[in-house]
Amino acid sequence: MNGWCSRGGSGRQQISDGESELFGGPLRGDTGFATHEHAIADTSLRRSLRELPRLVAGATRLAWHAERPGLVFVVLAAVGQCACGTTALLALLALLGDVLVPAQDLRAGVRAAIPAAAVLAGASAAGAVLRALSAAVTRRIEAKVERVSTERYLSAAAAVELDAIEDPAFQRLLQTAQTGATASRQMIDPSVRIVMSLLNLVATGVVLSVLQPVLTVLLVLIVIPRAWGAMRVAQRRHLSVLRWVEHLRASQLIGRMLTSRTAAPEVRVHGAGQYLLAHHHGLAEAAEAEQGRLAGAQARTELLTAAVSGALITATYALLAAMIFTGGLALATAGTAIMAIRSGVSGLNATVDHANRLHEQGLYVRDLERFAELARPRHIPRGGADLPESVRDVHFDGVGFTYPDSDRPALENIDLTVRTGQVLALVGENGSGKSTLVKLLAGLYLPDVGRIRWSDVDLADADRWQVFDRVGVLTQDLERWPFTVAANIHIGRPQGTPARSGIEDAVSYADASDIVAALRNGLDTLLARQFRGSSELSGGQWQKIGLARIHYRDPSILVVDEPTSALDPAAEVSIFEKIRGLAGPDRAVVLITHRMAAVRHADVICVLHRGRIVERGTHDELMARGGRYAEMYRIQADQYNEETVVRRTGGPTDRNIGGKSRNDGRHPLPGQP
Ligand SMILES: Nc1ncnc2c1ncn2[C@@H]1O[C@H](COP(=O)(O)OP(=O)(O)OP(=O)(O)O)[C@@H](O)[C@H]1O
Repeated sequence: MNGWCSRGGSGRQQISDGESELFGGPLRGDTGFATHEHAIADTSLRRSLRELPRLVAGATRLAWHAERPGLVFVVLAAVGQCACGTTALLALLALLGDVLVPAQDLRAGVRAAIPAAAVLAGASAAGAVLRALSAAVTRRIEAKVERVSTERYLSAAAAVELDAIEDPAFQRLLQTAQTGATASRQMIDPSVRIVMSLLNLVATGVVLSVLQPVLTVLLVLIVIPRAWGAMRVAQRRHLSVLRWVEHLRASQLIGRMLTSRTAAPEVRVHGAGQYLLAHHHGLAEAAEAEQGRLAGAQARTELLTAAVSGALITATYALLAAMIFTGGLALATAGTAIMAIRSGVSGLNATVDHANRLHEQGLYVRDLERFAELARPRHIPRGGADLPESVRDVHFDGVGFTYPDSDRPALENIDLTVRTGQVLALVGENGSGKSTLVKLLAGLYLPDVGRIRWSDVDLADADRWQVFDRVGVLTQDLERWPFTVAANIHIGRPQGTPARSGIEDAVSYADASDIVAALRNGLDTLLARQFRGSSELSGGQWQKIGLARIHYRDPSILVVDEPTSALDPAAEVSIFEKIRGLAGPDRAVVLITHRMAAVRHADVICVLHRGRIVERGTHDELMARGGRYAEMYRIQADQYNEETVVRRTGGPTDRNIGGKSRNDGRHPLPGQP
């Protein structure tokens, strides 16, 4: 169970038996953290320092966009704190100078030091107040930055073309950029602190160089090993996470399967629980070992850097003592220098930590920026030609379409008219192009070849948002919004306030009144399992809610794609009747279904095969032709034919020849009265 083997020549990555057995090797994530492997691995002290101004400038831009007055206040507060720190240091120098005068009466010295002490106390208090105010304003800026970034991300995601959402590369970027919104918030605090620490450092350096220039050099020397140590630890942590992130993902995936609702029956009945737990245990043990290794390495680095820094601090204090004894430095100056060195060291250490944080968050923010940049040209354009008030027909003229990642057209040479008042049925084998055709009809894709006209307006020139406005879609995998029943129906036409009577009418139209009445809060019942007090509907009940939603939407073109897959036979017959009834003077219905009985009454039936319309006509016309449609119809009808069952189970029959039924009318076909 716990065997390990190396992958790659240098033994860089180890995989457990669990990973080999369950995933065929380590899981390879290509989103988020994993994509930053090289950037993070390159976290060197020099590079981080070079990157710092760009990152701080980025955070400043975000803050400027979200909360200008707040940003101005924080900058002024940072300058104020720096002034307070410098004033306090100079006041300390004056105070020590007053108190530590050789051969002076101590009481006289203390009295003389009172003004300096007052300035020291005042400057320290003012610095503390500014620090607290700045922290409060920073929190406010952070919240706004996160909101602005999240909205920017979500609005860009909601406005791109469907083909962008379906594009795997764009989808990965979409997921990665999601982290950027939170990361942009987390860039603000370290940036503010870095600016403050640097200002303080400069002021401290200036004071020290005035007191004794060599002390400034020593301050820098003390800090360098610590800064290097902090960077080294952070870099190791990053690399370890990178190396183990897939491994971690594997154990999380197993954990999710153990608690998943859909996997629960098999986990129990097949005894898969113990098997998965054993693999999870192996992965967890490996992760523990890695954490132990990391902690050891971190302790060693910290010990080494503390020893070097400690030695340098000791040397500095020894130098100060020597200078005091040789009369090269006054006692008061030495005391002030010690304070300045202490605050300088802690300031620089903090700067290194903040720079690390900033560097990491900056990578995710860069993803968000890249996403916004790539999403812009893929936005569905706003504006364009207006559609006529009333559209009677939509024409496909020689339309062809190929998916971006495919080399075979999904649709070729489609000539078709969708008319209001009619039910148009699309039938054909899996992958024949039915769903693609209705996506083009709905304006979700534009044709590569030919054109689609809404009355006389070419879809390519039309305001696509007006096209969306005229279309309604009812599919088998309709969206189950995790909202109330009423919201699930209102979302069909979300413009304006929810009309209760309209929602009730829609529920009654869809024969869903009994379903809603049985729920604990009727229309206000929450349908989101993850929240307390919610209820759950069956697949068929959801389909009825979907029908209510589409009735409430009241579209000009209604696309219905396998709407009854989860319904019982009685409900299916009833819903198909309702769908047929939806076609009216101002509405066309386009029906996609593999249930041939439901297709019989369509006004026009188009048979698709490999992206082309190969037959069209009414049911009777197509049956008379004896082509592809007639064959599909008969194959399905045979399933209801008793004699066929007998023949398949070995019983004698002369009713079926060559797999086709000669139905003599005694056995009604599906959908026949
Ligand atoms: N998003 C996509 N990207 C690339 N190819 C796609 C995409 N969606 C569908 N296709 C391909 O386009 C062709 C037509 O698919 P489409 O979904 O329109 O068929 P369909 O007739 O609706 O099938 P089904 O009856 O199974 O729903 C198929 O070859 C399919 O693999």
